[in-house]
Amino acid sequence: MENNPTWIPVVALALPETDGRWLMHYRSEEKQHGGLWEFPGGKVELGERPAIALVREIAEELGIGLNAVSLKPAGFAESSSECDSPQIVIMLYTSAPWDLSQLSQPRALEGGAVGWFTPSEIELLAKPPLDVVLARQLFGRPA
Ligand SMILES: Nc1nc2c([nH]c(=O)n2[C@@H]2O[C@H](COP(=O)(O)OP(=O)(O)OP(=O)(O)O)[C@@H](O)[C@H]2O)c(=O)[nH]1
Repeated sequence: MENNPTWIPVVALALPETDGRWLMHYRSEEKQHGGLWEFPGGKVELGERPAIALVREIAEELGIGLNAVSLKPAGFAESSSECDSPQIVIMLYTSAPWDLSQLSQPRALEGGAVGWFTPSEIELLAKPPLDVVLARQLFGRPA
């Protein structure tokens, strides 16, 4: 991104598996929002299309290959525009269900951990504020 951005575009992935669980990424303790579970992803680079950025981030973070064409918009959240730091704008995408029997599986290559959870379990995970909003958009509020 440019040197002094007023906002930062971030892309994130809601990846289901065939039995209805979804992948979440545990941020390692030393990072901002460390110790919390997020939809994996990261910042979009200057000039990069969002879906291409997500394919890149997921390859770096989880070591798996996604097809940009198969990504579908699934949610949107933004931080407050009233503070001094750049506004974070997260675009959430979903893709076709992941096959857990295939050889190459998601791993936390940049630290932390990954896990597969039902929507009810995700509701209970400690998450950064925007991931709370995204989870509610994706799943609704469990009864
Ligand atoms: N997922 C998520 N990210 C948030 C929230 N609020 C917020 O400021 N962010 C920031 O959005 C950015 C997401 O980009 P990232 O996942 O590539 O960040 P990172 O720390 O892993 O890598 P970095 O070294 O490039 O900063 C992080 O700086 C993260 O702290 C939030 O509620 N959810």
